[in-house]
Amino acid sequence: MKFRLAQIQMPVYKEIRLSVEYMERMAARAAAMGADVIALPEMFACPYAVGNFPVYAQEERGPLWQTCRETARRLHVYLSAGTIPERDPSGKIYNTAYVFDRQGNPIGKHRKMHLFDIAVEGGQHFQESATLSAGDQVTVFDTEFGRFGLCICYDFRFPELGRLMALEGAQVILVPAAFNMTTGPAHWELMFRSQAVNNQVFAVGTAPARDESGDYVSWGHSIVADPWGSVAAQMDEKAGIQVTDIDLDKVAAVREQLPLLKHRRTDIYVLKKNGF
Ligand SMILES: NC(=O)CCC(=O)C(=O)O
Repeated sequence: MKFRLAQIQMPVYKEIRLSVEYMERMAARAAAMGADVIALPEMFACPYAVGNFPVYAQEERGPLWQTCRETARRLHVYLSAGTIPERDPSGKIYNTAYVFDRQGNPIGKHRKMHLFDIAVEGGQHFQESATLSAGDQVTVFDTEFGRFGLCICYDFRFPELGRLMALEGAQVILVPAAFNMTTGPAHWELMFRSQAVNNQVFAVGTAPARDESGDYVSWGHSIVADPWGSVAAQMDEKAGIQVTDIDLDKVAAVREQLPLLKHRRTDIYVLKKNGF
């Protein structure tokens, strides 16, 4: 089974309308290039800053959600609509990824589970938990091509989550993301390749384009790592569309030849209370 993926590495504007117009223009271009699945970055219509999340937050089924759903339906594509700051009825705000099918039906929703709270000496500081709440669900969803997993940026650093999605049957893991100029050069490619090779999946990271004038500077480098752990495609830091043809038969082939998932020793992966 094959499909064509288009990743839109896009600028994020202060005005939601400008981000939305850009996204719609690029999505139409990607669809004209034959894309079956279009992926957007984390916070594609909200400059990534803790103070912005409450200001840009919208309820599920709000205007941005509707625009994404309509874009998927109009272009007859699957749309992984990056992430949106989601205000839930209790007033909490989540960093939430939505996926729509070719008819515009919502088929996937993931609330970021691991909040990005880091302080690297001389480098990036960030505290998502200042304004966001954490989700607690592992997310997979089905398409005409097979089962996909979905998580958000920092979530993908946790091997347990990638493994759970693979065990739930994911062959592709979509990761709307926004690494930065400290951790991007150090860990971005390494993380995607290691998750791809350990779980024998296609790992797809889609990031905003770099804007040096922003508070948080995105590393860019939207990437596809294949089940062998090779980089199938990777962008630089500039805005653009990356198109990759994905052959899911490669997942089964690698898993058969190198049966890592079958060879797990789940009988011994338990820490003994007073053990060594
Ligand atoms: N938006 C994020 O979760 C950023 C994650 C990140 O940069 C990392 O190093 O992890």
